[in-house]
Parts: sequence; C-alpha cells; structure tokens
Amino acid sequence: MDFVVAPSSSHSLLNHSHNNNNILCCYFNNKKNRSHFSVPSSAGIFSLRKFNSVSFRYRRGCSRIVCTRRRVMDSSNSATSPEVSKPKIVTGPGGYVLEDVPHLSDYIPDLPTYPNPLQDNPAYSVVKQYFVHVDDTVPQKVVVHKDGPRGIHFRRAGPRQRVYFDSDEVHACIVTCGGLCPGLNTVIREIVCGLYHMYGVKKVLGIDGGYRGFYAKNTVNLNPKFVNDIHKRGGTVLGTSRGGHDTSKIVDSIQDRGINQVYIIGGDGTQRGASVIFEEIRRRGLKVSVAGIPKTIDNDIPVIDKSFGFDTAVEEAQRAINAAHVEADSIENGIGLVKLMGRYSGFIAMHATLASRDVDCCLIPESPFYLEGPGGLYEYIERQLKENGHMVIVIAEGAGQELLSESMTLKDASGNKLLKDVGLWISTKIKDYFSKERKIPINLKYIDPTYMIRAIPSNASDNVYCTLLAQSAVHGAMSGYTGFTSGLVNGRQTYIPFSRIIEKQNKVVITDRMWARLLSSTNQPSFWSPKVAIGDKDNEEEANDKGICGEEDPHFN
Ligand SMILES: Nc1ncnc2c1ncn2[C@@H]1O[C@H](COP(=O)(O)OP(=O)(O)OP(=O)(O)O)[C@@H](O)[C@H]1O
Ligand SMILES: O=P(O)(O)OC[C@H]1O[C@](O)(CO)[C@@H](O)[C@@H]1O
Ligand SMILES: [Mg+2]
Repeated sequence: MDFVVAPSSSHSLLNHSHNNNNILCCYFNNKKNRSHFSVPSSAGIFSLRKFNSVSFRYRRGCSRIVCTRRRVMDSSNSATSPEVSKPKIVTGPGGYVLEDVPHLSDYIPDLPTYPNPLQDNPAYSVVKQYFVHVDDTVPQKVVVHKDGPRGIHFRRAGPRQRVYFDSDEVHACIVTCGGLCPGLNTVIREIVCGLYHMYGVKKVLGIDGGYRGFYAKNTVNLNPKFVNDIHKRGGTVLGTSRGGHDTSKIVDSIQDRGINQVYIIGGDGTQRGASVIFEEIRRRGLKVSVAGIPKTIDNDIPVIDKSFGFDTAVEEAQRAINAAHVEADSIENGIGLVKLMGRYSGFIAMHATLASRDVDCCLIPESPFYLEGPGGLYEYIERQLKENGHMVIVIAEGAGQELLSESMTLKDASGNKLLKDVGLWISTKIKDYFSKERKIPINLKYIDPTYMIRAIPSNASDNVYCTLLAQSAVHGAMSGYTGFTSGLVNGRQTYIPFSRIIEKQNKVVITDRMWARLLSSTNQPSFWSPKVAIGDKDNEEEANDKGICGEEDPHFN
C-alpha cells in the first residue's frame, strides 16, 4: 500500500479511532513521525474530520490512499462555517428554469460510476425506457398560458443508467422523525426492499428513535425479512422523536459508522434537519447521499402534491365525523364537534369536511373566525339548529388559537408551539353561550380523534404512494444525487432541493377555489370580508407560488 503523504498535520491522526467492524487499517509515515489510523473500508471516498486540512480518498479495490488538501473538516469548525451550498439553477429557452438537486460529483471530483444493476434484472430489463433520461424534468405548474414562460421544473425521479455506488459499497441508514403518520412503515419497508432487490445492497441500518438515535441509541440491522409485514402496522418500527438534532454528533456518527446513504423520513422540521446534515456532509467532503422522504399528517410541506398518509388520515377522520353526525342527528339541538389535526395547516379538516358532506362548519387555522355578533359562529349555530335541528362542526387543532386566553406559549422539544385545546375551549364557549345567554338547551358531543387518525396503517393508495416515494429516493441516492426530497409534483415523482422544501409551510389558501368549494358545501359564514381576503398578502402569494389559483393541483383542485 502506498500513500501520498500530507506535509503537515499528521499528528492529529494519532488520537483518531473508530469503533467499526468494517475498517481499513492504514499506516502513515512522514518524516517526523509514524502514525496509525483506521477508516471505514466500506466508504468509497471519505475524509477524516480530525485530520485538519487533509482528506483521504480510498477507492475500493485499489491499494492506494490519496491524500488531498481540503478545507478544514473538523466538525467543531464546520458547525460555525457560513458556507451553505448555492441553489443549482439551470435556465433554458422560453423561460425554462430547472431547480436542480445537488450531486456528489459537485464536490467530489472523479467519482467512479457503475452500470445500473437493474439493467440485468429480469423484471426491469424488459421495460422500455426504464431508465430516466438525463434531461427529463417535471414542470411545477401544469396550467400555462400561450405566451407564458415555461417556468420552474424539478428533476424527474427514477433509475439512471449509471450509478455512483457499487452495491457492496453501500451502507445505508434510515431514520424517522417528528409525529407519526400512516405509511411510515411502508416507506421503511420499501427503502429496505428497494435497496436489496433492485440494487443488491445488503447493509441497511435502522436508526432508533429519530435524530438523537444517531448518537444516543443502538441501531438495528434491516433486511427484507425484518420488514416483511411492517406495512400492516401503524407507527414506525424505528421509533421517532422531536428535538435532539445535534448536527455535529449526527454527522460524526454517520462518518464513524461508514454510512454513505442516509434516508430521512419526516415533516418540515425533519427536512430542515436533513438539509443541515447534508450541508455538514458536503462541508466535510464525504461521499454520503442524503435523501429526504416527506412525511406529515398535516400536509404542510410545500411544492409536493400531497404527503403520504394524508388520504388515510382523511379517510379515518370520516369515522369520527360520521359518529358526530349520528349523535347530533339523534337528539334535539344536537351539536357534534370533531377536532382534527392541523397545527398550522387545515388540510385534513378541509378535506374531511368536503368528503363527508355532513359537516356544517369547518374551522381552520388559515381562516380566522369569531364567535359573537352578526356573521359570527354563535349566530350561525343558532340558525342551523332552528332550520335543521342539529349540526356538525369540524375544527382543526390550530384554528382560533388567537381567541384562547393569553398565557405563556410553551414549545415542544423541536420548537413547535404547543397548542391549547381549542376543541375543549370552543365546546365550553358554545355550551355557556346557549345555556346562559340564549337559554336554549343544546346537546353538544365533543369527539377528539386526533391521534387515532395518524396511528393507523396506511390505506391502499397511500401504500402505493409510499412505495413510489421510497423507490424514487433509493434510485436518487444510488445515482449520486444528494440533498433532495423525493416528492410527487403534478403526479410525477421528482427530486426537489431541500432549499425549496424548507422554504415555507404549505397552507390552505383561503382565496383559492378549494376553500370556496368548501364554503359553498357547508354554507358556513366566511368570517372574513372580501377586503381582508384580497389584502391577505401571504395567502395570495402562496396561491400564486403553488400555482393553485387555477385548476392546477391534481389532488387539491
Ligand atoms: N431548523 C432545524 N434544524 C435542525 N433540525 C431541526 C430543525 N427543525 C426541526 N428539526 C429536527 O427535526 C425533527 C423533527 O421536527 P419536528 O418535531 O418539527 O417534526 P416534523 O418533522 O416537522 O414532523 P411533523 O411536524 O409532521 O410531526 C426533530 O428532531 C427536530 O429537532
Ligand atoms: O405528536 P405530538 O408531539 O403530540 O404532536 C402533535 C402534532 O403533530 C402533528 O400530528 C404533526 O405531525 C400535528 O398535527 C400535531 O399538532
Ligand atoms: Mg412539522
């Protein structure tokens, strides 16, 4: 074995050690001293973070270690480095814009490539045009005007003819973070099976209990047998958590374990965490692909058509709404009140309402409401009870928070605002108002199925969706893409840069047609005047950005 000897800093390697079974021992000689160090032999190219200013590149099958000068890679330094990768924007004729995703070759030169093993797979080799063309992209907006620009596009997901990892070299890991969501286990299953069956990858680690599991918990070896029927269960077999995102410790753990593909399943917070991990990995010059799979019951991740598990949750919410309707309909002046999830975005409440047709009023965080006076909720309830003898109200947990009494705002471990129970609050308010002020006897039944709608296994269509997302993520990582979230855009699987995913939250646009449809289905008051709606800059911009002012969104419009 021969070395290119770095002229300085060799001393910093003396203290370096790895607790990894899969290590390559190297001896390093320079004129001053003799050092010994170990590196994960599974890594195609890696760097040693303690070895200031120098990175080592080791290629499988070669007996040569190449040392090249690089930026400081010590994690304590990189954490404070202001350097963040720039968005990869490619423009073309007619106003074409590609918001591309990073690639390992952007920061690691001369990476070897390999033919995609899928080409020899009997199931896939017969598929015409199975491999995605390098120039295939997917438009963000599908409704265009004759003279309008072609607009923003994302890279189409799918298998590429050449991959950047030899199958034996891959050491993948999967982590799930944030709240539960139907379909988490399906995504885990399909990443494991996709890696095994499509790419012959045998080393897949499960990280226990979210981000902190990287440095504070044991890992579990995942294989097709282990994950075989996990998709039939709710929750995540890997466990999850909020908080505990320590970038340096996480990337140290990735590096120390010789992991080179990281699959991160989670919501907006998780994708933010994934983005920071990607930046740190890039700063250290590691050959590690970071792939995000968007998960959120609230559907608050932007750009994508919808998040997995959302349909299942809406379906499950029907059971609660049906129960509320039966209860309300069976008694004089019956009011059925259902609280559904939706911290900042009311998609579940909106879709559950539209699906049910039994709901008379849907209250979401994006649409402020008021109780008293003309056009208020009390007035509407009284009218409904007079006309129909009963009514059903659906309220998203984040709705009307500004109306609840001011007290100290608590936050969860991830920094999300802990909401006050608007369901209980509004139940009491309605009861008090009708019994004390109006002297009208009412029968209010409050149903809170919040956790029930997300702790269940995914339904059939979400299962298929999860499979596509997982396989897309695997194809992307194998093809050397990194710093991306796999997502459905206009019904096509794409790779979306983290920067776009974490830019803002997806919200119901109350000036959009979908909310108008809901209002005309429930006949509830809008609670806002057209003046307010027109002046609602945030909502207008969001609508324009998402391109859902017209009939563009295949799922939500
Ligand atoms: N800005 C951030 N930078 C780094 N890590 C973050 C950031 N925001 C959140 N995280 C981490 O991401 C993980 C999940 O975040 P969070 O609890 O907000 O859930 P989420 O992914 O948004 O899912 P959901 O809200 O749908 O339950 C946590 O471990 C949290 O520490
Ligand atoms: O799981 P926790 O920490 O109780 O958080 C509940 C929150 O998680 C979500 O389900 C998002 O995942 C929100 O709808 C809800 O407010
Ligand atoms: Mg979130």
